[in-house]
Amino acid sequence: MASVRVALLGCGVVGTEIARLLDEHADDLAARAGAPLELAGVAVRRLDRDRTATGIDPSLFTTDAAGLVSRDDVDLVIEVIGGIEPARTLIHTAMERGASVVTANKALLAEDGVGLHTAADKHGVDLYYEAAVAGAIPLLRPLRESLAGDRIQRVLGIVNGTTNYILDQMDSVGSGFAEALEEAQSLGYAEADPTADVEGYDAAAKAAILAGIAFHSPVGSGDVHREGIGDVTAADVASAKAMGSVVKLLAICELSDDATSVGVRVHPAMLPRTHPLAGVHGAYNAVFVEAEAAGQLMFYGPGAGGAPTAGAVLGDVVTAARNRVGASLGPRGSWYADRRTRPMGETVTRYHISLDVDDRPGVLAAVAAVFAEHGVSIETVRQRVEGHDDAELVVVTHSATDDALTATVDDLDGLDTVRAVLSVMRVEGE
Ligand SMILES: NC(=O)c1ccc[n+]([C@@H]2O[C@H](COP(=O)([O-])OP(=O)(O)OC[C@H]3O[C@@H](n4cnc5c(N)ncnc54)[C@H](O)[C@@H]3O)[C@@H](O)[C@H]2O)c1
Ligand SMILES: N[C@@H](CCO)C(=O)O
Ligand code: NA
Repeated sequence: MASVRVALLGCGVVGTEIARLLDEHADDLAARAGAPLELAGVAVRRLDRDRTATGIDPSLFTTDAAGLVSRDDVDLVIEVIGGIEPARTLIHTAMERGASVVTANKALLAEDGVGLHTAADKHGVDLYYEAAVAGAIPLLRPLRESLAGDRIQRVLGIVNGTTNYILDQMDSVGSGFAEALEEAQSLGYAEADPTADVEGYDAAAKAAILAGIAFHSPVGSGDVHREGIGDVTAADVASAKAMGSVVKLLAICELSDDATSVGVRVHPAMLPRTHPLAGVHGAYNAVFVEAEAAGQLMFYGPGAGGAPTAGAVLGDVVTAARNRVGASLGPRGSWYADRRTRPMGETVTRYHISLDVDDRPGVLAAVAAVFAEHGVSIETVRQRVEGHDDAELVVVTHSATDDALTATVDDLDGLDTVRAVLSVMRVEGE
């Protein structure tokens, strides 16, 4: 059987591991794909770096990525450069030339998943991106294929390793934010620009991809309500601990009860320590899926890092190569349901609110009145006396719309007896 010729775009954390595994497992990969996978070229940004350690034949390196994807002898392109451009143009060129594409690029898929799938359909090639969401965890294929007969109702996940690592270090060893971020970077989990991780952009891109697949509707990064972990304080983590919870950055994709709209959001939230996602430590990822027939499913594993991510990329490479050998194609993009994404204000959620208040008669009644005014029901109130006339009030609410909760917090902030709103965080997982 003629070999499947592979072009690798990008030779960074993930690309280096892909090249290594392609070489190390060549015989097994050939047997599984039905043809040898042969590296046709590796696009890099600079040729003057010493890459002997990669073991890649030096004659394969080129700085001309556009030229590489335009070559007639390339059957399959692996894109691990990241970012929108030039990745998007390179992928389109590859498809126009008839090459199948495997990418780990969530930013691009979340920006233009529909456009990329449309191009793949038009040119009769495959487009796979399992590594783009939750790294090594098999997730997109199960959602797209194994659950194709079910109705997914909710996806709740920890999909960013860097922020989970940081929050876990803050919770377990009391690390400072900067120190934990540096560790995550040195371990190869963080994006080139860690703001993408810390501010939730990376998780939002993954949430958009997940929601699109789960609900068969076009969802882009711009449809995702996004809050990062930049404002999570040691006091928030301690407050969560005091009520038997832990702070996690969650990606939540929900179908409305009438199945006409989807809500997609990424924000820090308090989760009870008894929840399975609370036990996800370090840079690990986990995704909870609730489906009508299947019930609850949980996918768990390494969500970042060179080798795990490369493993997921190669799974797609073998599948795409096998399809080529068998002259078939994998599943296409599916957006037929075309559901609207609803604004965050309509989301029904719960809040944990911590207030610094005067400790004198009538304060609790005034605070409770603000909740009542907005129709927000209180589940628990805890009070800790701080000084002779100073107390911390911690209120956990029942479910209410995010709009009502936001308005409640605004009004609490305006009360004379409230000295400061110390922390506001959503509560999930009960
Ligand atoms: N690192 C992870 O854990 C991980 C996990 C899942 C997905 N991803 C995704 O994989 C992709 C790659 O991530 P990474 O961690 O390997 O990043 P990286 O920064 O280590 O590697 C990217 C490489 O691409 C090169 N590059 C940039 N522009 C180029 C161009 N025009 N031509 C040729 N090379 C070019 C850079 O020099 C760099 O070496 C990204 O889309 C990322 O989001 C990474
Ligand atoms: N920066 C990402 C890599 C995986 O997409 C993370 O920390 O999870
Ligand atoms: Na994955």
